[in-house]
Amino acid sequence: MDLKQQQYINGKWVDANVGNTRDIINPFNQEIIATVPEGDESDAKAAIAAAREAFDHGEWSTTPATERGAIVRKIAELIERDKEELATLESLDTGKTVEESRGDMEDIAGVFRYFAELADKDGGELIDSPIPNSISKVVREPVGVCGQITPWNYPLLQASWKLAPALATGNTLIMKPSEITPLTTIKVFELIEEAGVPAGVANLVLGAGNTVGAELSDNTEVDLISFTGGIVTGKKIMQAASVNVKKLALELGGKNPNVVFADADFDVAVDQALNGVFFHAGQICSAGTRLIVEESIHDEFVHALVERVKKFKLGNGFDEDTQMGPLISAEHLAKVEKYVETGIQEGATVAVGGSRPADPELQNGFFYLPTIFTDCTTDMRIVQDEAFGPIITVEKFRTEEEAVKLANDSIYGLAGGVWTNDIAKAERCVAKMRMGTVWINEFNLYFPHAPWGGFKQSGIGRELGKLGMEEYTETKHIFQNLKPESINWF
Ligand SMILES: NC(=O)c1ccc[n+]([C@@H]2O[C@H](COP(=O)([O-])OP(=O)(O)OC[C@H]3O[C@@H](n4cnc5c(N)ncnc54)[C@H](O)[C@@H]3O)[C@@H](O)[C@H]2O)c1
Ligand SMILES: C[N+](C)(C)CC=O
Repeated sequence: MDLKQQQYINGKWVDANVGNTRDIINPFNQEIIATVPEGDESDAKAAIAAAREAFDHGEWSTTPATERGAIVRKIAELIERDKEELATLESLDTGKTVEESRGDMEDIAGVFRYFAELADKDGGELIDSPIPNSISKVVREPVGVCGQITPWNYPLLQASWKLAPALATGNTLIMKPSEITPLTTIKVFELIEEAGVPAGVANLVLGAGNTVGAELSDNTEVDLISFTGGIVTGKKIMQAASVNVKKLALELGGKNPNVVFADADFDVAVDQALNGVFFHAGQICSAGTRLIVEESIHDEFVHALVERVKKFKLGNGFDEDTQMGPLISAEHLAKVEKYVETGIQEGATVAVGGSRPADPELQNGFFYLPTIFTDCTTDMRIVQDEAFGPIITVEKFRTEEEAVKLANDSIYGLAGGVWTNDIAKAERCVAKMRMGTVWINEFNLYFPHAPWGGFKQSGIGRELGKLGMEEYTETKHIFQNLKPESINWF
């Protein structure tokens, strides 16, 4: 494999301080695809020191924004140049189809381009000062040293949402990818170096959450922590970050409702209900796993879903006809299985799936059949908990009010969708849905221009869009008195 397979700290490719390594496994067949350093707190501390030095005494934060933008744009170009290699690495590492990975790489290049274009567009703001003979202006400055922690499901996509705005705004950073899917992030650090980002500005530390991640979260030399991952980890990071009142951005899980009214375009709604969940075997934060269907079409809708699901082709992400790959790991497969068991115990009915596949060719991979539960009610754990697997729970509703009530009955508030041809009804529903993203006659669409993030326990702050850029800035008010005079109070 033509990949450094090292950490990148202070402009140098290095092994782990204490020499530990970790094998990276292909979830399709459990083959070892790479062996990378397993850093620990000492590696994280070295990277934090490098980032601190680069921010406090380096030139990156004061480099003209146009120049920083040009370097970020160069990274986008290099990603496009190496798109096929990156897509291959992502599919080997995650098991997702290479077609999905190619799409991810296009999105990722688009993210770097978007933030490159934004880099020099904020010239500050002049305030109409109420004080005579004064100038009042507001400027945005980089926050400082940023710790960035990412999950395994969209390894490079989630990293790009953090790396691009942090670099464009003049911060320095330490990235810690998920320990089980680091390969594309390592590759992008090769491209970051090639693009000319100065030493110490962008650092990569590989290793576990409870060592490297924890150090980034509670080290007082880190000014901001941006985390994407599970709710339990997010709460730990939030606590740790309080040590020096770090700025905090949390992109956490979701249990996302997808509401289908009887007047929706039936075939499109069926098709998109499947897409909304089963891409990447349901390992998507915004997967529409809570399907909420109007009672009058419920049986017909479920029947149509089940017939389509039976024909899904599971397999190697590199085979052209594969539609769904494996889950990420043996541990995750066990978690999904347990979740299905719980659903059965709670009284839900398995309409299709509900087990590992019998296909002998899939036995070395972490596969689980696409599964649909009916007879679901909101009090069930399978309706409330994020399974992060290929599972849909179906609930019924009779009225618009009931649909909205069900949709909002969750601790999460990441995303949700409504399918109807009555646009006034759709607008009424989405106005009441408590989620960071709501789709009307669409599901799971995102692009760099629009902010992404959660209401309720799905997170704090936003990525992407102008807000995603602002997360990496501090706002400063500069007031200048043009005619200073003594006050003579004392
Ligand atoms: N909201 C979003 O945009 C979004 C996007 C992708 C994934 N997710 C969520 O991510 C979750 C799946 O990812 P995961 O299983 O990798 O999540 P996870 O929380 O287990 O791990 C995420 C990252 O946190 C690190 N980590 C673990 N313990 C830590 C600690 N104590 N301190 C600091 N870092 C620690 C891990 O090493 C990993 O890099 C799902 O809940 C999914 O919904 C959310
Ligand atoms: C944010 N998204 C949809 C790209 C990946 C969520 O897991």
